[in-house]
Amino acid sequence: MAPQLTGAPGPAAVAAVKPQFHHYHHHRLPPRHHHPAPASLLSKLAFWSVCSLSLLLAFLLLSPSSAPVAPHAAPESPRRSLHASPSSTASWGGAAWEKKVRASARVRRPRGHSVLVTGAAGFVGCHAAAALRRRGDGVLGLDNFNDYYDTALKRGRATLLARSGVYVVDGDIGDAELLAKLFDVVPFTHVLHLAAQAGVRHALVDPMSYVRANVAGLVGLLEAARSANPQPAIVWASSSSVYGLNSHVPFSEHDRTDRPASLYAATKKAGEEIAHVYNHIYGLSLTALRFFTVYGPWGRPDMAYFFFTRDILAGRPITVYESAGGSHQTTISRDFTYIDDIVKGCVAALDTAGRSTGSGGKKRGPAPFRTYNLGNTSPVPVTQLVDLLEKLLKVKAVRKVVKMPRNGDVPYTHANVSLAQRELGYRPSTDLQTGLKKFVRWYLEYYHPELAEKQKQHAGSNGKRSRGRNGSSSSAR
Ligand SMILES: O=C(O)[C@H]1O[C@H](OP(=O)(O)OP(=O)(O)OC[C@H]2O[C@@H](n3ccc(=O)[nH]c3=O)[C@H](O)[C@@H]2O)[C@H](O)[C@@H](O)[C@H]1O
Repeated sequence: MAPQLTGAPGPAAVAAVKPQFHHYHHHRLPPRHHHPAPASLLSKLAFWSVCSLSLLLAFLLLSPSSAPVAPHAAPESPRRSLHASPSSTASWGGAAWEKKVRASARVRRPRGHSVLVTGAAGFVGCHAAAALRRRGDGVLGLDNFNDYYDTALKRGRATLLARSGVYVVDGDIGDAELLAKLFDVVPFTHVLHLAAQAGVRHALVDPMSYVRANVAGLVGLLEAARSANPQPAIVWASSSSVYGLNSHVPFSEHDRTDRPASLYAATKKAGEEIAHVYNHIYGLSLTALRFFTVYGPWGRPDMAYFFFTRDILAGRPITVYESAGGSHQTTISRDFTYIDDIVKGCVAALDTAGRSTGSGGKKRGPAPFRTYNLGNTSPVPVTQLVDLLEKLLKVKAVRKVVKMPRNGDVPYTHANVSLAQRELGYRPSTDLQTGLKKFVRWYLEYYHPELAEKQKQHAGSNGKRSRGRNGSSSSAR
C-alpha cells in the first residue's frame, strides 16, 4: 500500500523539488488611531512603554513554559522552544493559507472522510496520510518538525505529501489557537492523531518532552476536538509498550497495562486513560491503536533496525542486547510490524469508528471507545534481525553483545490481534525478511544511491547468469 513513498528519491532530489511554502503571520494588530499629542504626554508614554517592554522581556526570559530545555541541548545552550525545530518557520493564518488548508482537506470520493493527520511528517503519519489521499479522502497534515531526529527526513516526507496534494501545516498540537482555527476552517470528520514523542530509551534523556507531547499535547488535541462542531472521531497511536512487565503472551487487550517499564509507556498509558475521560464526559469517539515496533521505508532513525543498518554499513560496532536473566524469556525479541500493515490498520480503524455524539462541548449519548493491538503476531529475536540485515546489506556486523540495561526496554513483545482481525479486518501480511528487504532498498536509494545502483547491477547480472543456467532465458535462443 505505502510503496508509493517507498521508491522515493533521496535527500538531494527531494531538496531540489522542495516547494515554496508561504508563511503568513497570524498576529493581527488592532488598527492604530493617530491623534496629535502634547510633548509631556509623549514622554510619559515613552517612559511607560520602556517599563512595559522591560517587564515583558524579563517575563519571557524567566517563564518556565516559554523556555524548556531543548533535546540534546547542553544546559548552557540558548533557550528555544522544544516543540518546534530550530529551522521551524511555524506561522499560519490569512486567506491564502486557509484556501490551502481547505483544498488539502477537500474530500474527493463519495462518503469519503476529511481527516486531520497530526504528526503527518512522521514515519507512520506520512504513510497513512498518503494512503488516505490516494483513495480520495481529504487530508490535512499537522507537524511541528521538531529536531528529535533529522528534520531533513521529515521535510522530505512532507515534500512527498505536498506532491500528492497533502498540505502539512507547520504547527504544534500544543497551540490551542491554531487547533481551534483548523477545526473552524474545516469540519473534519476524523482525526488520526499520530503526533507524539516516540522512543523508549530517549525518555531517560528528556523526560519532560514525553509529558509535553504525549500528555499535554493529547489533552490539547482532545480539548479542541470536543469543542469542534461537528466533533470528529479520533483514532490515535498508543503503543505495545503499555504492556510493560506483563508476562502473559501473546499480549491481549485484556492483559494488565498498569506496570509500564518506561516513562514513554507511562505517558501512552496515561493517554489511554485521558482518552476515556473525553469519551465519557464529551461523547468523543476514541480508538487507541497499540502499535508493535513499526518499521519500513522512511522509518525513524532512532529505532534499532534503522541505526543498525547505518552502523553496519559504516563498519561501526552495534550494541545488541541480550536478556539480563531472571525473566522466563532468554532472547530479546520484538513483534516487528511492517508499515503497510499498520497503515491498513489505521485506515480500517478510521472507517469503522462510530461518530462522536457531542455537540457544543456537551455529550449527547454514548460514543465508541475502542482499543486494538496492531502487531505482526510473530516475534523475531533481535539477533535474527541483525542476521537478516547482514544478508541484505552484504556486510558483516560488528556485534557488541551486552546485557540489556535498565533503560525502559522490555525483553519481549508479541501481539494477539484477534480483536483487530474481528472488528477491523486487520490481517498483517508482511514478514520481517520481506519488509526489511523493502526498507534496505529504500535506505540505500535514499542515503547511498551509488551503492543501490551497484546492488541492482549485481542482482541483474546474477539473474542473467541463473536464467542462462536454466536455459529459460530468451537471450539463450
Ligand atoms: O512498539 C512500540 O510501542 C515501540 O516500538 C519501538 O520501540 P522498540 O520496540 O523498543 O524498538 P527499538 O527501539 O527499535 O528496539 C528494538 C529492539 O532492539 C533492541 N536494541 C535497541 C537498541 C540497541 O542499541 N540495541 C538493541 O539490541 C531493543 O532492546 C529492542 O528489543 C519504538 O521505538 C517506540 O517508539 C514504540 O513505538
